[in-house]
Amino acid sequence: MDDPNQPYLLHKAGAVGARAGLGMGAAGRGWDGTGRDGTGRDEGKGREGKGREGKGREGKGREGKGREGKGREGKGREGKGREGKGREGKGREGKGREGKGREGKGREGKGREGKGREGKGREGKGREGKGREGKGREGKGREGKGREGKGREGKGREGKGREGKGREGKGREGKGREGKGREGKGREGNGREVSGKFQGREGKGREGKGWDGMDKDRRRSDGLGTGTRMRRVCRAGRGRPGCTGLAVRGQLLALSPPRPRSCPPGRAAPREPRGQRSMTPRKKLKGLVAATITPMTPDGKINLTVIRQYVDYLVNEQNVKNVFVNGTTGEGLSLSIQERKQLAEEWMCQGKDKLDHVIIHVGALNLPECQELARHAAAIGAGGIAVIAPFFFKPTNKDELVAFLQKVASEAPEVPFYYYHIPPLTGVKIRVEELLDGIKAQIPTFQGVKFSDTDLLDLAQCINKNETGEFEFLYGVDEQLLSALAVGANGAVGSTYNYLGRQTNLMLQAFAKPDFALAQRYQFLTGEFLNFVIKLGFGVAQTKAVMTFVSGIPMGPPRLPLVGASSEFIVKAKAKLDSIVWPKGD
Ligand SMILES: CC(=O)N[C@H](C=O)[C@@H](O)[C@H](O)[C@H](O)CO
Ligand SMILES: CC(=O)C(=O)O
Repeated sequence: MDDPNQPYLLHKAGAVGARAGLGMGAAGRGWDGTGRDGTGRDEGKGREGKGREGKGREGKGREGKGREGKGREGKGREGKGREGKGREGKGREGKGREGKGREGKGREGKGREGKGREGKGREGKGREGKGREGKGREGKGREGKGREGKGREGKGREGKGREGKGREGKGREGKGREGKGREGKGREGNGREVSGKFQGREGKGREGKGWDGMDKDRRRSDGLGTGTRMRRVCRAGRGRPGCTGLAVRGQLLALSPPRPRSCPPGRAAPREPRGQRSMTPRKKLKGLVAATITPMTPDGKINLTVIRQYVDYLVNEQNVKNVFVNGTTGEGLSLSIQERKQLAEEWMCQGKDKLDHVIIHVGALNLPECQELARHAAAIGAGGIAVIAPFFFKPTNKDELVAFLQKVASEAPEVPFYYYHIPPLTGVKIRVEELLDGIKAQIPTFQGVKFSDTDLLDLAQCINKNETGEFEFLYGVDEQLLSALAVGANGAVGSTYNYLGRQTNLMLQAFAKPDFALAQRYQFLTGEFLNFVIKLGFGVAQTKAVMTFVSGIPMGPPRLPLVGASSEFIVKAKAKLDSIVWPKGD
């Protein structure tokens, strides 16, 4: 085999508030909040509270929460969650009155990685605090918190961390006793006066409220009645547009970029109840998956504000309903962990009810970051995760690679796992056909491969081995997708489906019919465009430019070391695309 530490030549260029709160209102509320007398969005509600699907003071529900507590999958004062429960206990993702954690814990209990009253978590802790995924008596958060502790990105007195929450409040990105975070919620929940179909969803607390808490008008329009208009208190970071700064005792704890107000991160795509989850996505993944571009502002920050529009564009204009986030095209390896999480959350949120599958790429050069991203993807309900081979120190054989992948996959034990094979960029040329042998025994969540290599012999042998069809092979070299379909690829993940999704879908249809002549016609024409731009120098920077002129959505510049496409490239690429005459029917 080739020395995997040798650079691999690419066949083309471009390889590739204040006081811990943000204001509050007497009748404030948070995104997914719940109210004292509220009711659930869909299925239920509790006596004094509710959540999306119910729960109450003493009740519980899948994502509900109660008067004084809540969790992703249930909670209540004395209630319990899906897998947990109780006042002093709690479940995997639920939590009780005085505590909770991702994987459970109680007042004095503990969770998988966190715990207890005086305990602490894996990566943090407070007085009574908790750890990264644990929590404490009166607070907690995903990344730390505690009564007087604090987390990585925020917290309050009784507050909590980024995604956690406390006894009397909480929020995704921190909050305090009576305040709350960006998307958090209040002491007594919210939605008190709410009723009707959507209440609860954007509810908020009596004394707290969320980032997204709405102003009067909006509240009214949502049928939520009026209430005290929430103030956005933004002591820390005042002046920033959309500031969600959070400060405790004058210390700036968290700032996150502006975000469309309708889309609190991380709350968008709840997972199915445990019993209904399976190792495979709900809908089989087939067809096209757009490898998403990461929109950036002119000054080089990620631009979350256009993702809603981006989702609508893919679904409505390109007929593409699956996305692969933070991959090559998304400049995933050029983003910070924090940015990657924010993007993943935004895609989950904006894609809710619109996209079929959101796969998050969680690969990185080091295992702890991959694992952190895998846990995060699981926590936000990703439909799948994918991992590239580490490419600085490289695995030199199949066993080393599988060992690495296994350590990542096991952090998201219920999320379908894809190996992202892209030897032109990683230099890891271990054949996939070899990797498959015995992989399911080591990685029970193994679901398939995103195969971005031109070695169709390897792909064909993979498909040949996949007799039962248990795995999916998604091809990633767009210009030769038809050849991959011929050897049995199940679908495709690629950058060009952002702007040539419609035409490529027509190619898939023609192939299925079968009308091979028509399928070839489409491949030749998409290939004609790619062949043209590849000669000019084509990579992610140029993809951003093409997507911008085709969709009208500003994708912004790439991040260094990539540099933006030249205006000459843009003019020529546009002229070429405009000159293509697609077969009738398009
Ligand atoms: C190296 C790279 O970015 N590959 C992408 C996906 O893997 C492809 O979608 C290409 O962008 C596409 O095939 C155009 O060359
Ligand atoms: C093309 C692709 O799949 C990626 O951008 O990761």
